[in-house]
Amino acid sequence: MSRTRIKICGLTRPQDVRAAVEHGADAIGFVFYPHSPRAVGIEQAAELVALLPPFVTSVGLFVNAAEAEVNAVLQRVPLQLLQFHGDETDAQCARHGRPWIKAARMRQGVDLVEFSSLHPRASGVLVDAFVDGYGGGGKTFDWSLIPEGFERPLVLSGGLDVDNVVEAVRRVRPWAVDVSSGVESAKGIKDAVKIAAFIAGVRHADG
Ligand SMILES: O=C(O)c1ccccc1N[C@@H]1O[C@H](COP(=O)(O)O)[C@@H](O)[C@H]1O
Repeated sequence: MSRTRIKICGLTRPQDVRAAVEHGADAIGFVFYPHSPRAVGIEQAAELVALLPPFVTSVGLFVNAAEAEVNAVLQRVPLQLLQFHGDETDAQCARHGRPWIKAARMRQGVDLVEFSSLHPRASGVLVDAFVDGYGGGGKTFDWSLIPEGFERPLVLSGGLDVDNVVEAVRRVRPWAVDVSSGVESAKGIKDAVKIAAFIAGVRHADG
């Protein structure tokens, strides 16, 4: 079994980027959603992405952004992967010429296989809890809503933290996990000790 990839999302400060990289994160997420307390500006994001060494993926998170808005970010910030966390269609996600993952907001009644069929060109499907404000809510959802043997690369998110990530990885066996709130001391402010413990938890679950 391959090791579970780890994305840390919603970074706003250089020291948090350095801590995530040092402790072994595979991907770092930057939020370009103006309503998020973790939102970064274009110049700020460019400076943070410049801190990433090779083989740590820069991810840009968008929620129902206009095409021109995403393109303006991409002109200045070398993002390697896009994360669409709103109600974007497959065609809207595809228009930027970058690989992307598409978030499904999980609650009773959501059929992940059907959702996945609507997003055939996404590199993977991210599952998050349904919350007001689209995401970053620190809320878990019922993992049994994820069908057994789901065939796309699955990114598990939603309320993960050091206390539940071992069980989450063992039960769901996702391709990757994504965390924001669970490794923070305040919204947008990451805690290096929590990042280290979270990553150690994933590695422990990987065995
Ligand atoms: O982080 C945000 O502020 C955010 C805003 C809007 C949409 C998504 C957002 N973050 C993503 O939400 C999930 C779950 O985060 P959490 O760990 O429960 O806080 C995760 O994929 C973040 O990338």
